[in-house]
Parts: sequence; structure tokens; C-alpha cells
Amino acid sequence: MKKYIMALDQGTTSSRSIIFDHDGNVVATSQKEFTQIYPKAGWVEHDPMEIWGTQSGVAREVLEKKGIKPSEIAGIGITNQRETTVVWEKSTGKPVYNAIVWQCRRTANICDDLKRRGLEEYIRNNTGLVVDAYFSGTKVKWILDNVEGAREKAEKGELLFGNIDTWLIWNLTRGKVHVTDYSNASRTMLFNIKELKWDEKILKELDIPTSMLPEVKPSSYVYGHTDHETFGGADIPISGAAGDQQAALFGQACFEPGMAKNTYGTGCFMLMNTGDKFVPSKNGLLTTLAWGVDGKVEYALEGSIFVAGASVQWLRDELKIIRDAGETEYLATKVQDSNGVYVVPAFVGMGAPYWDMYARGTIVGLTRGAKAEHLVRATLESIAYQTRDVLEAMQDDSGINLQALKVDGGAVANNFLMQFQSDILNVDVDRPMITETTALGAAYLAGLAVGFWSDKSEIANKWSVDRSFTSTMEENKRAKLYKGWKRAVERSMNWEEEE
Ligand SMILES: Nc1ncnc2c1ncn2[C@@H]1O[C@H](COP(=O)(O)OP(=O)(O)O)[C@@H](O)[C@H]1O
Ligand SMILES: O=P(O)(O)OC[C@H](O)CO
Repeated sequence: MKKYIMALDQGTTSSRSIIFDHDGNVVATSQKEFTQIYPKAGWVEHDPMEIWGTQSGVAREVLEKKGIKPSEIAGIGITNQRETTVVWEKSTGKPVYNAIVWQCRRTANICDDLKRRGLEEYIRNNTGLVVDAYFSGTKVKWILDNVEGAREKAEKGELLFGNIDTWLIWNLTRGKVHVTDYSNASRTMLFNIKELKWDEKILKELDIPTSMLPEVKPSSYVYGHTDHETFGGADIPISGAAGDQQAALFGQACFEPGMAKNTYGTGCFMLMNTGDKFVPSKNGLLTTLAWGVDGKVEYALEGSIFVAGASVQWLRDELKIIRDAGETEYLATKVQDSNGVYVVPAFVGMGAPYWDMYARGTIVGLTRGAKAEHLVRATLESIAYQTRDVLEAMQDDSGINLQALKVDGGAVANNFLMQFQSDILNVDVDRPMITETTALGAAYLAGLAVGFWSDKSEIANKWSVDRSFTSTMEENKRAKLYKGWKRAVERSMNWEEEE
């Protein structure tokens, strides 16, 4: 009897594996951080072999932890940091270069060139995305243009491209399956989300051979089975895949148009389900595919914030003023306010709604009395302010005023942040019982494909709230604080100069 679903959650800073039971409860978790590679300012890479090594390692470890047999797993759901680009050799499975991470800014000049050539509108209308170094398309071009011999091999059909979902499925099946799902495809800037196919015009403009691209499939679908050697003899169906932010939208049961969630991880990503409609944004949001389920695709509006929890890691790893992320809550509440200090964590430029590849981080409002606690508090507050920026854009684009925002991700453990978030939005913030909604969403997608769960309504019934945060801040104060944030953002924009 199959009792469980396994989710593989390959995030920006760690690989996680979580086992869920039929009630959607977490049975066991295993997690491993991996190396962040910063070869130059603004560049970010990962080692694809380390990604595979940590991810397959935690998958085996989580089974061992509870003595669960692979044969008890009904299906595996994959969810992943999106946009991060791997190119590898078809014959050997060897990457030709490190994975270029979504945060990496190295292709800003390729993007500027696309803009100069007047392609911005075409790209926005057909992929739903803004032209930015964030997405995979220009990263693939960079690899083909800069890695010796890569372009010739690609043209001979010897190289494959994939985001992390594709890379993991390729390895789990030992090179048998080269696929992606609609949600991940929609983040490449190469996929036409209206026609649901790879966009020939963009591929031509970026000089990317079609033979490198994975086949695009639904998000709840049996792509293949684990190879015998990967899971000690078991052929487990790999039956779900979605980009981590879309998976979180699914895990939060945001199945109806107008339902939204915000995930606080390395970055912060707010997505609103817009049903079967491609809703264009006039406020700097993205239009993206939420998933392909039940024989159709659904769309979402997205506000992507590049740095959220990562700024807390910066306090820990670079400034060394905290030892662990959890300490920030205590330190932030030791002071009344941020003492006029604003931190704008534009470490890798600014995403929605500003889209400035040349913005860089800044701290403003320092006085002689500014203490470490103020800096910690201002860092947490910056996460909430950025969220307000995208919420305002989203309400305007969708014409829907949110009554409550569902939240999830590692940083929602921080009660100060959640309260300040509600205060600065003047919207209730609902934290669910299970905050591992990214993994849960992937598990649901996988479970639906193999009949472990029957339909979306069965899943929707499992969602329950842990704690609701309601604003207690006066409107005057809210407006004053937010005005200061907008001024601070202006100071950080257009800072880095093109080489
Ligand atoms: N109590 C906390 N307060 C603030 N930030 C936190 C807290 N706990 C974790 N974080 C932040 O949350 C992030 C981890 O969340 P997670 O959802 O695992 O991210 P990801 O999937 O992007 O790797 C880290 O960037 C970390 O700094
Ligand atoms: O790894 P996370 O959770 O920060 O998510 C990264 C996003 O998918 C990038 O688009």
C-alpha cells in the first residue's frame, strides 16, 4: 500500500526533501545547504552536480529517517528555484558550465541589446515577462557565447538546456527524460504563454537552437520513473513538477481567480491566480503560467522581489551582527522603531515593480544613535515594504482589493515581520498550519497525477490557519513610514554603471 508522497524542493540556498501523508501532514524532512558561488560582483552560480548530490542525498536520508521504504512512495513531486539555467552534454550528462542562478546579473547587457532592438513589447506580450537578466533565455545565450565549443556542440544537437526541474528529472531517470512543466517553461523568456509553445522569434533573436529545449508537459503528470539505482530498486513515478512559487500557490490552495499568496524565502514572491486569463500588467508585474492541471493551463500575476530572507543571511554571514535568522525577531522588538533607518537590499538590482538591473543596496537615514538593532529592524521592514510595493501593483492590475494575504516560506516564522507586514499593508496576514507550502504544492501535484488525492476540492479542504495578524498601526504612521521607503528606493536606483 502506497502511503506517502515525496516532495523534492530544490531552493536557492538548500535542497530539501519532505514526505507527506494522505492528510497533507509532514512526516519527515531532510535538508542540506549547498555552496553559493559569487565569481564577480553581481554574478551568482551553483554547481549543478552539487545540486543533484544534495538533492538525491536528502531524498535518501528522509526515507532512512523514518524507515520508509521506497515502495511506500506513491509519487515524487519536484519543485525548484526557477530560471536558474543548466546546460549539459546529452551523451555524458556533464554540465558544460556552472548553473547560472536567477539572481545573476551578468546578462544585463544582452537584455539592454534586446531592448535597443525593440523587442521589449513583443517579449512582454508573448512571454508575459519584462526583459531582465532574471530569466533563463539570456543566460543560455551567455553560456553558448562564452563557453568554448558550446555553440558548435549545441548546433550539432549535442547539448541540452534545462531549469532545475529538468536537470533533476534528467538525473532521476538517468538521462531518459528531458522535460519541463508549463510553470517552469513560462520563466525562460523563451516560451509563448499564449500559444503554449517555444517562441521561434525569440529563440532566433537569441540564437538558441530548438534542439536544446525540453518537452513541455502539464504540472501534474507522470514524466517518468526513478531509475533503479537512484532509489534502491524502486520505480517511483515522478508525477508532478512546478516552479517553487507556483507550487506554493497550489499548496496554499489558491485555486480561484483573485486568490493570492506571498512566499518569504531567499526572495519574496507574490502570486495571484487569474484563472484562464492572461492579465497584462501596467504596473511592472509579470504574467506567468500558474500550472497545467486538469487538461488546461491557468495564469497568474506575479510580483518578484529578489532579496527578502537573503538580507537576513547578509546580516548573519557578511555583517555578522546575528548568529541565526531567528534572532532578528528579538533584536527588532528591542527597539521602538528603526530610528529613521531604511535598508534597501537591492543586492542584485530591483525586481518588481521597479525592474532596475543597475540598482544596488543602500542604507539611508543613519544618525549617530543608529544601533545594530535598528539595522536589523530596518532589514526586516524592507521585506514588508517591498511586499507593499507589489501588493499595490497587483491590486491595481487585477482590480481586486485583497482582504487577506496568505503567507508561507522560511521567514514567516518571524512574528515581528508578520505583524509589521499587516501594519504596513493594512491587510490581514494569514499564516497556515503548514508553512512548507512549496513542497506541499509539489506533493499535491504529484499525488493528483497518481490518484493519491482525487481532486482540488479535496486538497482545498486541508488548508487551515495557524495565526492571523491584523493591523494595529494608525494610517498617518503607515503613510509616513511608506513615504520614507519610497524615498530610500530612489536613492538605490540606477547605481551600478555598465562596464
Ligand atoms: N525567523 C526568521 N526571521 C527572518 N528570516 C528568516 C527566519 N527564518 C528563516 N529566515 C530566512 O528565510 C530564508 C529561508 O527560507 P526558505 O523558505 O527555506 O528559503 P529558500 O527556499 O529560498 O531557500 C532564509 O533567507 C532565511 O534568512
Ligand atoms: O529558492 P527560492 O524559494 O528563493 O525561490 C526562487 C525563485 O523561484 C526565483 O524565481
